[in-house]
Amino acid sequence: MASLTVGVAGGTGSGKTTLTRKLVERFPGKSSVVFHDSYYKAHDDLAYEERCLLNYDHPDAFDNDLMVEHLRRLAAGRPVECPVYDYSSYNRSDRTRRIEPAPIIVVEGILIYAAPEICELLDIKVFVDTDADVRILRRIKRDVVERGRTLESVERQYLTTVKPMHELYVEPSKRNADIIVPNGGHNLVALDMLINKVERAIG
Ligand SMILES: Nc1ncnc2c1ncn2[C@@H]1O[C@H](COP(=O)(O)OP(=O)(O)O)[C@@H](O)[C@H]1O
Ligand SMILES: O=c1ccn([C@@H]2O[C@H](COP(=O)(O)O)[C@@H](O)[C@H]2O)c(=O)[nH]1
Repeated sequence: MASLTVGVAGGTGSGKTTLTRKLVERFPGKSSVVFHDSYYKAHDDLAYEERCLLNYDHPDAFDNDLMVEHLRRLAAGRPVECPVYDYSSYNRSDRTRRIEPAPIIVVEGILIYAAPEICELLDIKVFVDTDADVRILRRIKRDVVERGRTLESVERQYLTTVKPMHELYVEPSKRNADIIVPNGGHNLVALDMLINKVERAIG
């Protein structure tokens, strides 16, 4: 099965997951999503307190070799067992999630365009561009409510790693994108254009 691979990148809290969800909703049964976050390296060797302090916003935090292998396998029409990441313990869990091959594979993550080996597997590269103040407000809410974090830990992590790595790696990787979408999640004009493009591509 030939598949179309769509990248959705952007800073933390930019609206990548929202855009991805709205895109795949339009292609029921024809799409699968691969999250770069699922490929954070495992750190079973470290204590929880040490894992909390790691830099999760540097390109080296990810096991790109495994992700590339999985993307190639999906493109060849074979399913993969993708790792399941657990944000509350800052570690890869021992569970996996089966991802089926599909005509449309959406690949989502903050740093996918900072990795040339991932970029070359993407047919369409979308970057969701949202102001930093809006993104941090969303992240505080999300990390406290959904990822079991304290306000203090979100603030420390944002200032020590998230913000500097965004400026160093995420923002410059935007130049590798084909389409830049302001306010991704709720930008219906951009979403419609993307859906039309995908529809035409998969025929
Ligand atoms: N355009 C938007 N306007 C308002 N809220 C949004 C918008 N896009 C996303 N959100 C909200 O912001 C939060 C983070 O969005 P999400 O799509 O999970 O971002 P990301 O995957 O880039 O971290 C979610 O609660 C989502 O509902
Ligand atoms: O253990 C972890 C692993 C990652 N993070 C943060 O997640 C975001 C990326 O996810 P988004 O959904 O795009 O926000 C990244 O900025 C990491 O800092 C984490 O906090 N803990």
